[in-house]
Amino acid sequence: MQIYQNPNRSEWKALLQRPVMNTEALEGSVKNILQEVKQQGDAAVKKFTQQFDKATIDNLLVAEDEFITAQESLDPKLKAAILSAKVNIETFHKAQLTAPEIIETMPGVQCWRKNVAIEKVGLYIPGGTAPLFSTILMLGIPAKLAGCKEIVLCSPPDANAQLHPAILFAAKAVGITKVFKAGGVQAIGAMAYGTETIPAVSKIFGPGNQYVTCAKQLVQQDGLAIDMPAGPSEVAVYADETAIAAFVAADLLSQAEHGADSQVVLVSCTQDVVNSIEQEINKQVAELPRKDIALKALDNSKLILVNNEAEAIDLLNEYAPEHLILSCNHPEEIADKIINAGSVFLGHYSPESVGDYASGTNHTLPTNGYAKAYSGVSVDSFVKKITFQQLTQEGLKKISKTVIAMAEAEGLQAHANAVKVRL
Ligand SMILES: NC(=O)c1ccc[n+]([C@@H]2O[C@H](COP(=O)([O-])OP(=O)(O)OC[C@H]3O[C@@H](n4cnc5c(N)ncnc54)[C@H](O)[C@@H]3O)[C@@H](O)[C@H]2O)c1
Ligand SMILES: N[C@H](CO)Cc1c[nH]c[nH+]1
Ligand SMILES: [Zn+2]
Repeated sequence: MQIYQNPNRSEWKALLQRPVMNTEALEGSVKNILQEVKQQGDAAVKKFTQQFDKATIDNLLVAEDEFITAQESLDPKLKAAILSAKVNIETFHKAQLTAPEIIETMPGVQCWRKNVAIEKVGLYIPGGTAPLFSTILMLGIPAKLAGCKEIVLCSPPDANAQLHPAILFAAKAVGITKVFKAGGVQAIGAMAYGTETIPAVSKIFGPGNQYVTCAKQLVQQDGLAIDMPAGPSEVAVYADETAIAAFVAADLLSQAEHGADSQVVLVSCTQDVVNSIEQEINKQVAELPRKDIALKALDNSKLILVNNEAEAIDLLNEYAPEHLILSCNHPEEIADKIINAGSVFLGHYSPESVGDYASGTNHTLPTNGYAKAYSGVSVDSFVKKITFQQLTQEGLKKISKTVIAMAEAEGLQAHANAVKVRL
């Protein structure tokens, strides 16, 4: 990891770039796959599954007996952990459900807004280098709470054409029954355009690698809705002299182990803090089973020394990290000044990995600086908010002058007439 000493503000933008692939090359290859899936349906999905996942798939849809085998084979301790995480995630997301409130803007003019579930949604569950069954809880629970009717799930199979039993167990636990063995761009294309087996949906959700994220952004241009660009994981940590080096190093490595193109960033005002965390990273990374991946991610990562806390906050807001950990003695004060981040973890005892699995918040979050404008997944992501209004005859009389004046000034006489004719 490279150390940057008090970089100039003018250098921040370049310094905070993510290690992204060449856009033209990436889009070119993703477009070709999407096009083939659009034209050839299941055959193309199976062909690319063979090419990228080395799996020969007869039936893309997971059969009922596969769910039963998964349920029977999964370690009871893991089943209990999944169910316990599910309770917290449900509790947190349930609180997001709001009842419609009728607002009388003037006497006789009532307006209200109602959440209506998106009928058909598609969930992408990453599985290239690790089967992220936790993502099923993060997407399936809010989808169910919102009331989505058709929930389709796609995840890449292993070379034996199987999905990890925990994926099937978690899918059943949240009530998703249509699970398909398809990953990557071909899965996004299938859910966007529909194939003989995989139904087309109205909105696609879920994180993934750069191919998956690019595919979501491209199908969006074709009219599909997507949750957000949720690409390679990242974390930024702000550490002061109260930070515990071993804790911070473990947090940074927890996101570095996701993928070679992940990025982690440490920001501090103190050289000694940076030095001791760097030493800890070197010690801990050597012990990780995914050491090779983490080391590659560390090559893209930065240790940044800044002049003072205010500058640290500005830099973190410019970075707009997916996750931000405040390892300092007054995290609440700093958290108040954070305007760009996907999810924030306060203090020395809030590791990011609890949010990944079980605290209750959602782990599907914007990456690559998109936290400047996007939120993570929530129940809101799965609904449309439809507005309604009802006026009495008196109410229409009261509002008529305003509407007629405005309509006529815009030169739209028929708009004015629609009010006048009722008076
Ligand atoms: N932002 C978030 O909320 C969030 C949450 C969880 C995970 N993630 C990220 O999700 C990603 C998961 O990545 P992954 O690779 O393990 O799984 P993945 O499921 O996203 O991608 C695997 C698929 O990528 C496709 N692929 C691989 N190489 C390709 C190529 N050369 N051309 C076209 N397609 C290709 C294959 O079809 C494969 O099935 C990680 O980057 C992780 O950090 C992000
Ligand atoms: N950290 C990921 C989001 O960037 C989510 C995840 C799933 N499993 C472990 N971690
Ligand atoms: Zn994670």
